[in-house]
Order: sequence, then structure tokens, then C-alpha cells
Amino acid sequence: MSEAVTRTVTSPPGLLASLDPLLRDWLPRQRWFAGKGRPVTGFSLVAATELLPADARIGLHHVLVRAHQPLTPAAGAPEEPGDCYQLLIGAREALPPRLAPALIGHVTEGPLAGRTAYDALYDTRPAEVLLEALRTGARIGGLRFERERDRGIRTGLVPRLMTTEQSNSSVVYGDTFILKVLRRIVPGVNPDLELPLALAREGCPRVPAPAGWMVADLAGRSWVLGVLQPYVQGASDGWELALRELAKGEDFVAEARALGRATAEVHTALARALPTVTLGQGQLRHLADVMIGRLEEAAHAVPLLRPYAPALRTAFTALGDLAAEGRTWTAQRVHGDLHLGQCLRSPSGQWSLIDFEGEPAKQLAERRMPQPPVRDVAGMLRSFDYAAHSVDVPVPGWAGSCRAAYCTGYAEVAGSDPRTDPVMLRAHETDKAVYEVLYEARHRPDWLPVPLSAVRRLSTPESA
Ligand SMILES: Nc1ncnc2c1ncn2[C@@H]1O[C@H](COP(=O)(O)OP(=O)(O)O)[C@@H](O)[C@H]1O
Ligand SMILES: O=P(O)(O)O[C@H]1O[C@H](CO)[C@@H](O[C@H]2O[C@H](CO)[C@@H](O)[C@H](O)[C@H]2O)[C@H](O)[C@H]1O
Repeated sequence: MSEAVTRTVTSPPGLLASLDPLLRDWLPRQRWFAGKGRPVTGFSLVAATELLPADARIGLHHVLVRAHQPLTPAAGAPEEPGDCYQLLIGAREALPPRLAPALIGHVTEGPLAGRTAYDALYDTRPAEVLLEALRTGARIGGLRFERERDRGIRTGLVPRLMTTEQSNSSVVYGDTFILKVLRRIVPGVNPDLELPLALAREGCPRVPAPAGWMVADLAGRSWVLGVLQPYVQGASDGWELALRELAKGEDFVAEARALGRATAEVHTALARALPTVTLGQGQLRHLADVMIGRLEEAAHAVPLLRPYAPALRTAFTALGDLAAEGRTWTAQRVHGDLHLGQCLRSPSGQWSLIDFEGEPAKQLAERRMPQPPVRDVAGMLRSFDYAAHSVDVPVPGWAGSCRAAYCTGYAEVAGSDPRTDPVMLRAHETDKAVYEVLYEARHRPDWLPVPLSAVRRLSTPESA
């Protein structure tokens, strides 16, 4: 293995100014851009690092920028330097046809004048530079590339950018590793690295163990930029598999039970690896109030939710009342956004959980807080319901049988069945359905009927 590389190379001055007009058009069109619906009015540079010299055949700049956006879509609304994004900007004389989807634009001034700027993650050489930096534990400017010593990263792995719909960008290297390059980045401990690393070190086999990660050290704070994990070859995610079985009219109970067991294994390992807290009366009341607040916010934003809000609220007041019984609950670190699409099944039938970032709209501190493990259980129960509602020809009882099997599997490993705590379960399922109403209204309005049907069911608890 070669020695760690330490270089300090700041990108040339004027780089961002020359890219500014191109990025204003390009950035909002990216699937992973979080500020949709509000124009980008400018950028401020957070850091720029030259990874391949600007005058080389392929130039490569690692750029962290804040996008300035008005606070609301209304004209004349106050602007703020908003979210920070990670960009890998490639520069070539001209783009070969295979890189056409990566085009950012032709640069007319500044250090890249006369060259074409493009999203370098589409390109082989720049993607190799990232893996090589991880393999050697490089330090380049403020960028730190770390690797787990016991997980060798081979040379010669051919990269390809994944083209699936996702919130970040992932590069697969020779079907051996997958590098998730985070797009909207925040300073602090990122659960998408923290939890898989803790689980792997705990010996839990239900998560691809991080082999390396990229960090930016800026002004005394660390920003996680990406995580390299083993690629599960030939894997299918739980959502694809569930829809496939539904289309054939087949049940999914064996897999649902295995998923329940996998979830409980992850919870057990997380509870061992990271601190847990006891929830007493005060904390449970607080949790109920937080859920009521989220319901009010969602009902304000989505008028279709309003008729159900009073009945849904009873799920949360019941949780508050439970506090008076004097029981306690344990809260621990959880996945935070668990659904069928976050579960991968290998060709040998082993399930892994991925994407521990938590619900994307929540602040980092909230995503890292210990929570009752039933939060993830509720996420999966909702997901079986989603799958059942996504097919043209419904399969009677499909979601119910999956939900029961999942809880059974969970109880086999965890030692307690989530259904024996119905008030807790109903509150969390209701909270998740409310989140989904807001999520779908914002991102996929065509899907809104799916969580709304759950809202109807959950607002008549005797049929829930
Ligand atoms: N370790 C892995 N092995 C195989 N495929 C993976 C792995 N991790 C992620 N994927 C694939 O990449 C997709 C996106 O990963 P994910 O972590 O959910 O990214 P995002 O947060 O950007 O949505 C997943 O849906 C899955 O298909
Ligand atoms: O995977 P992400 O971390 O981006 O999660 C967000 O998007 C999910 C949709 O892609 C969304 O999940 C909802 O839709 C799924 C079907 O597409 C369904 O299986 C889930 O149960 C449902 O919540 C998730 O809520 C959101 O955070």
C-alpha cells in the first residue's frame, strides 16, 4: 500500500465567479438539490480544492458552495446564504458524447476560460482520484480521506455513476465498493457514517461496513462528505421485491419476518454500541407535544389533512396520558427513516439496512437523538401499506399479513413484540403517516392518496 499523500492545493481565485452563471441554471435542475421552488440568486464559496490541475487534460476541483436563495418563492422575499452543496467540477476542452448528461456549461472567463465544466462524478478519471485518495488515506487541502485499516481497498476498480433516483450521488467501483457522495452537507457527526461504523465495529452483519470516508475540516468543524461501503452485488431492495410479489398476487410474509428480525438485530446492536436514555413521564409528554406540533404544521401546509387532525391528535394525547401510568421506556439510536427501499437483499437472501441519514428535512441534532425503537417499526409498517396501495390490482390482506409477520420477526430477536404496546405504536405510525402526507405534498403530489388513506384509517382507531 502506498504512503498517505498530503498536499495543500487551493483552487485558483476567480473559479466560483466564472462558474456562477452556469451553476445558477444547473444546480436547481439536479435531483439532489434541496431548495426546489426558490431561485438561486448567487453563491458563496466555502472551500475549493484542486484535485487535478486546471490546465491538465482533465481538470478537477472539489468545491463546497452555499447557494443563496430567497426564504420564500415570493418576489422580493429576503435572501439567505442557505444550504451548502458538494460539487466535483471537471474541466475539459470538449466533452465526449458519453459525458453529455454531465454538462454544466462552457466557461468564458477565469481560470477555466475556454473549457467545458461538467459534473466530474460521471467521469472515470475523477472518480478514480477519489477512490485512490481513500485507498491511500490522502490529505489534500482541507480534505481528509480516511480508511478502515482492516478493509483493503484494491486498485484498478472501474467506476460508474449510479443512475437510480437518489438524494445524493453514488459511484460503484467494479461492483466491489459504492461511494456515496453527499450533496447537501452539514457540519457535525453524520449518522450515515456514525451508525454503520458503530454497527460494523459491534460486529452486526446487517449493514455494509464502511471501508472509508471523506471529511472536510473547515474552521474547526468537520463535515462528512462521503462514505465508501462494500457493494452488495446483485442485491434487490425491499420495495422492488415487495412490488414484484404483489404483481404476482403472492404474499411477502417470509421476507417481512426476516426484515423484522434484521431490524431488531440492528436495534440490539445500536443499543449496545451507543448511549440509550430512559423516557419517563416528562419526556413522553414532550414527545407527544412534538408530534402534535408536527401534525399542526402538516395540517397548516396540506389542507386535505385538516378534517382528520382532531382525530389524529388523540393518538398523541393518548401517548401523553400513558406517561401518567408511571412506566418508563428506553430510547436509543435508530435508523430514523426506515422503509422498504432502505433494505437490500443479497442474492443469498441476507438483508442489510442502508441510508442511516434519517428523515432528510430534520436538523442533524434531531436526527441523532435517541428515540423509541418503535419509530423504525412504524416506518416499516407504513411501507407495507404503501406497497399494497401502489399496485393496480389490490391483493386482499397483503399489507396486514406483512405487518403481522414483521412484528413477529422483530419480537423473535428483540424479545418484545411492538404490538403489545399499542398506544406507542399507534402514536408513531400516526406521526409517520403525517410526515408522509407532508413529504408527498412537497415532493410527489400524485402519491398523496397513499398516506391519506392511512390517515383515514388511523383517525378511526378501532379499525386501525
Ligand atoms: N452497499 C450497497 N450495495 C448495493 N447497492 C447499494 C448499496 N448502498 C446503496 N445502494 C443502492 O444505492 C441506492 C441509493 O443509496 P442510498 O444510501 O439510499 O442513497 P440516497 O441517500 O442518496 O438516497 C439504494 O437505493 C441502493 O439501490
Ligand atoms: O429514501 P429517502 O431517504 O429519500 O426517503 C424519503 O423518500 C421516500 C420515497 O422515496 C419516502 O418513503 C415513502 O415512499 C416509499 C415508497 O416510495 C415507501 O416505501 C415509504 O414507506 C414512504 O414513507 C420517505 O418517507 C422519505 O423520507
